[in-house]
Amino acid sequence: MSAFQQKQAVTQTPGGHAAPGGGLYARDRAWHPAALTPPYKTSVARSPVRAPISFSTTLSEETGPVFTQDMLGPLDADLIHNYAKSPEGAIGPRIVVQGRVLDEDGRGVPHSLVEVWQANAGGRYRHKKEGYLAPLDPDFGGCGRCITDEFGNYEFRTIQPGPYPWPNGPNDWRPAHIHFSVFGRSWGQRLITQMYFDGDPMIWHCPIVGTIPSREGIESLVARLDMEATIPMDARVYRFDIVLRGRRQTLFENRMEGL
Ligand SMILES: O=C(O)c1ccc(O)c(O)c1
Repeated sequence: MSAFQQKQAVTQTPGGHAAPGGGLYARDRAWHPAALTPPYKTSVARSPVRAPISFSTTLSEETGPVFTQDMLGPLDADLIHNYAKSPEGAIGPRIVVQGRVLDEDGRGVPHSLVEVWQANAGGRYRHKKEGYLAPLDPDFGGCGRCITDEFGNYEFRTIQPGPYPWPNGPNDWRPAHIHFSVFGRSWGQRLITQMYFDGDPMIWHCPIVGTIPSREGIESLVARLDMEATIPMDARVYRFDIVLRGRRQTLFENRMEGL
């Protein structure tokens, strides 16, 4: 068996059952992207060479840090202003992203830390390894965070990021997206994912999106424009609900963390 075939064999183990004894639900590997997806080039080196080991959860996976609103700075959930020197803030289409963090049974998860990071309106990240020629915005850092309220609601304000090219195939582009890390109630519930924008044609050309096995799975990562919540003359609102584990779990990003 070649090293490639070996990887394919070990990363396609089935899952999806409730943990024995009522712990966390295992991820359904037919719903989530596989770890090894060669059209997404970096997944080849990242995917494991040995089969994952399954074990029952213990207190250290079923509990986690407790977050409270007073841990946040006043501008943490405002990416338009949290890095800006100018009073107007970052350049780009102003948006609010709001939604709920839900557990495996559809209940809101309170006090969950939601961290986000994204490119600027031109599609450029503030990162030392960033190579795209689009300019940095001196007023945009690209990171923010908030904590869900008692019903599991979260909200942050930002600018809509731009799409950008990346060195995968000869002409691959990422659709506009925002990265999310959601802690949930415990370490074992933590979810890393990406949110896309309703109506973006680039979604259907992206090799990372292409690793998602079903159209339904892809659509679960697309935020819906909510014109009723939109703030006139200010910002459009996008809604994105996130489910931590269970049957309708939001897709885990195709990375090692996704196993
Ligand atoms: O894993 C990567 O190679 C990769 C590249 C570009 C992205 O936008 C990203 O989210 C991941």
